[in-house]
Amino acid sequence: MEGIILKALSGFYYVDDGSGRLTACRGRGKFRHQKVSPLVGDRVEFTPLEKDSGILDAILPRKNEFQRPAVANIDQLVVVASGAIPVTDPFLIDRVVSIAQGRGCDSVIVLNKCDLDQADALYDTYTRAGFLTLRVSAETGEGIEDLRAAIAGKVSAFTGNSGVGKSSILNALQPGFHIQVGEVSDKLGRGRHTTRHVELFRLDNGAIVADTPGFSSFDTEEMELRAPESLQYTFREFAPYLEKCRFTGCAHVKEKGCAVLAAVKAGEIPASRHASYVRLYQQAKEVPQWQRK
Ligand SMILES: Nc1nc2c(ncn2[C@@H]2O[C@H](COP(=O)(O)OP(=O)(O)OP(=O)(O)O)[C@@H](O)[C@H]2O)c(=O)[nH]1
Ligand SMILES: [Zn+2]
Repeated sequence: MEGIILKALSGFYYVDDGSGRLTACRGRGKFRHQKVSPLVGDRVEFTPLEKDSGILDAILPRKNEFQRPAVANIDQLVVVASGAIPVTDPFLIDRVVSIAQGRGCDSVIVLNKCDLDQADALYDTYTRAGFLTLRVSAETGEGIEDLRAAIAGKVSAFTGNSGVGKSSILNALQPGFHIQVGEVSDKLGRGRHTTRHVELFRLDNGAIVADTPGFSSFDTEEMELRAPESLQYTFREFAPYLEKCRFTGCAHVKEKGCAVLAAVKAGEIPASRHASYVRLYQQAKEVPQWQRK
């Protein structure tokens, strides 16, 4: 049978085959020998045994994988931000979106607390950059239907700065969600956002969501070890301009004849997005060659 690993706990992998029942599987010895560890999010083949137990037979090829949090096959990152307190720094959004893009994972921008503040600047930036950008309020329910539609049938990882309303949104999407999440942390005997632990939850509309930690721990160290030249491809709205710079190998930072800079000047690329790119580029440049991936 085929299914998806929703959680891993004490040597068992809990596999969802779409029937609404979880099968607690042990991995085959060959995984250990081949040094592959099944990840939450893995699509797997398994053999059911008695009483909701089973054995993992194979891990199907991964679309992508993250180390922190340890999760595979994420279709899209749902970046929760806010124009009300705590106001989200666009650099933090751009950094995590760039990481996701580098792994072949789309991003949706969700501006929460729109009952308090419409977050006009963030809305303008991310719609212009071509992201699906939704204004929502976990408090009033505004926009929650649109978000539900945006995650239907996909595996989405939620992230955002602390206090922005991630838990509140998940609860608005599915009342009772926090109870599930709370139970998990009780069992593990540690706080929700302090570990690499991640679990997927299937909502009633078939959406699968990961309640992942905040921005700070989203594979950011690894990100800083990437080659600076690869960064340009992780800013989606740069794409139409990349081949049009005067010099090949243009860094798009302050070069003469740079088509990206011209597009920023013309208002075609949002200025704050380009500023984030330059900051990430300079960080990446500081890493010595031998340390890079
Ligand atoms: N006015 C208003 N308040 C909200 C909204 N969403 C969340 N809040 C409040 O913001 C605070 C933080 O919400 P949480 O859902 O705990 O935020 P979180 O992102 O899960 O926070 P961490 O667990 O620290 O990562 C709570 O007091 C919520 O009641 C909203 O749409 N409007
Ligand atoms: Zn350029």
